[in-house]
Amino acid sequence: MILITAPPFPTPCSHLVLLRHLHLPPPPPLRHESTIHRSKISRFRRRVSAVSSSSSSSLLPQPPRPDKASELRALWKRFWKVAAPYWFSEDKDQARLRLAAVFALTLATTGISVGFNFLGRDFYNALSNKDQEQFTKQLLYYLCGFAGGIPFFVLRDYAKETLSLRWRSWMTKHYLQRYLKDQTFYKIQSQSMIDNPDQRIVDDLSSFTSTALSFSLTLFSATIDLISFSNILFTIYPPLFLLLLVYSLGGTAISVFIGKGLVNLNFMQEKKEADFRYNLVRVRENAESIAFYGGEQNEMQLLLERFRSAFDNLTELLIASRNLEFFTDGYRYLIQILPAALVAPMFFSGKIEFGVINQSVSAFNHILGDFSLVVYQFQAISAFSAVIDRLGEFDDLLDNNITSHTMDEIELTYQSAERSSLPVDSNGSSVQSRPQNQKLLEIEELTLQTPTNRTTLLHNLTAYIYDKDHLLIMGPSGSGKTSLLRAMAGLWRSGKGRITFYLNPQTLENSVKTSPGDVLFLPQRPYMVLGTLRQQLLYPAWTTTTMDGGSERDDGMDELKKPTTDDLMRTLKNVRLGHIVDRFGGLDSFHEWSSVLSLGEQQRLAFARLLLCQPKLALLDESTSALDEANEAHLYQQIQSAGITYISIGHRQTLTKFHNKILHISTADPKSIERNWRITEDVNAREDSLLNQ
Ligand SMILES: Nc1ncnc2c1ncn2[C@@H]1O[C@H](COP(=O)(O)OP(=O)(O)OP(=O)(O)O)[C@@H](O)[C@H]1O
Repeated sequence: MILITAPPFPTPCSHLVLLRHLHLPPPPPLRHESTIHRSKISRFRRRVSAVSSSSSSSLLPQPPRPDKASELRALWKRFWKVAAPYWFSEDKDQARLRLAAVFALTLATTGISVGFNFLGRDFYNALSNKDQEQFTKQLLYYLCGFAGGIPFFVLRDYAKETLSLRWRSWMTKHYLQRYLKDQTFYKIQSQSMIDNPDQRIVDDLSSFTSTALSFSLTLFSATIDLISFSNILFTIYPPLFLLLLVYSLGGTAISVFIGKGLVNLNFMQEKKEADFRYNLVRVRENAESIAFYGGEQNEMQLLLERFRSAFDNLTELLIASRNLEFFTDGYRYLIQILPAALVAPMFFSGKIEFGVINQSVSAFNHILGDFSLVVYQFQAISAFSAVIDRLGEFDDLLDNNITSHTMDEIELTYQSAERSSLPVDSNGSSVQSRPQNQKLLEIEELTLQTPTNRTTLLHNLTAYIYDKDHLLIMGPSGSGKTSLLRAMAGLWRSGKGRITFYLNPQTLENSVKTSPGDVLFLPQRPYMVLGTLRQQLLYPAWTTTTMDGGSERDDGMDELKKPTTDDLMRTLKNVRLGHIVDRFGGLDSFHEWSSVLSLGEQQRLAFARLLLCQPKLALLDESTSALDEANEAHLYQQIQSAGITYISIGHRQTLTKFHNKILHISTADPKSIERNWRITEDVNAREDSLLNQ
């Protein structure tokens, strides 16, 4: 006679379903899941305490340390804040329907498990009674049960995974939209507000959606399971049920106690591995500079240092996990023999049949698994709470429209061009009214400071830019020229004063600050997107086809006619880059453009973007610094004849001939509140008149 009891060690995943339906004592529920996700999930194991330690460098004010209950309440609130929006979004009907289907399938699978529990009892009864006819019948029932039942398990998992994917995809878009809105990505990065936002969007979101669904289902099925099997076990032998209750409550308390250190270790692991990966990405991005410097040894040192730090933490983590597993494995297997031992006397005295022993073992293990969720899932639960914290923190940041937390702020406004008063006096030096020209930009009493340490760079600047006013900003390195452009772009707000752009009314209607059609900034370092040559040229004004067939812009640029291939070719020729089309295999060829084009070529490409966008106002930050004078002159002539008004930053004297105003900035004296700037007007007219004398 064979009595099948619990396997002494965890059963391989592929057999789990079968074992569970065979009413054999299963290995702990979701054990396979925690094993599979362990490496993945362990990267996310952090908790509030760890978050507060990591965000100590953050500029956000730190709240007082909460007690355990309020910590749990805060965690629940964060979970709800992160999880809820999807279920009330435009996809809510599909989402809820699919969720209901997943729960229904889960219910069905629990029902099937209970059915197998009874089938098992009759099967072993027939075996012990040597009743061949009954045995054959039960065997047949079993086979039919498998054939009918297993699809429910497979479909439940499939439905759960697809729902999780759908949820993740919605959340990814939701987070990306807010991350890229209002230069939030820049503020997060430049003010070191939180660590690794990219990882939160990729890994934490994925983990959140799949774990949230898994946990809800686990809780749901554990509750149903508990109700179904408690009844069975209680009917067989009530003391067994009570013993089980005491055992599992004690086990939960002990595992929480042993495992508490794991949470912080997991949190740090995630951070250290992200730092290591980030360092590797930097090596890839700066490959040429590192190779020129011959900095391999240095890089190797830095990389190994970061890896060692992750390695050391992982070693501690493994030790802590090992200690917890000593307990959880012991907890899991110590009790396996108990139900059979307690029920067997009733069998010997003939009170119960042989199949009932097996049934009690099965019911016992089901209930043990349900009551021991915290013990079995301790690592995953702590990981999940860390994911909730990380996403909650990120979500709050994205919702709260990040500011620099200062009382003083530069006021940046966008007004309709129709409302710009025409002749306005004075820019701090002599100014002439230009009733014939449209005002594009107004800077009034601007005092500009650096965001972190609030060093004043500019005192009290007032200037007006009209259509066809070309302003050159000059000054020593570090005096604040680029910072002035940052303030105009809204990237820096520390200081006081006002900056007003007068835009196309259409842009304002579309409630975006500036669109490339109005104002285009060319940064100091040319930026090449990952894509084809065509995509480089169309950036940032137009999107070319994306994976879902293209996306719509909300800044009115779709209304602007998208350049044709001929337009692109002509523009490339205008910036003297016509030859690169053939050299790199056409407009639709894909290359690492920042590596294959020289810096000067990249700057010319940036001018090509400018010519295609035709903004009213262009802000050029040393945009021709890598070009020879002939090419520089050519590019300025091109944008001048395209009717673009521009503000440039530059050091070269040769630039003055393309501008009619110069703003000279000198390095600010921290002890003085005197102006550290002056504007010279009509420089070329004056030079011409000097030449003519
Ligand atoms: N994120 C930042 N936080 C604090 N200070 C900053 C930050 N970025 C730049 N600075 C400081 O602000 C000052 C002005 O920098 P900015 O880039 O405007 O100089 P610049 O005049 O354009 O110089 P260059 O001609 O060398 O490009 C510098 O002293 C710089 O160190």
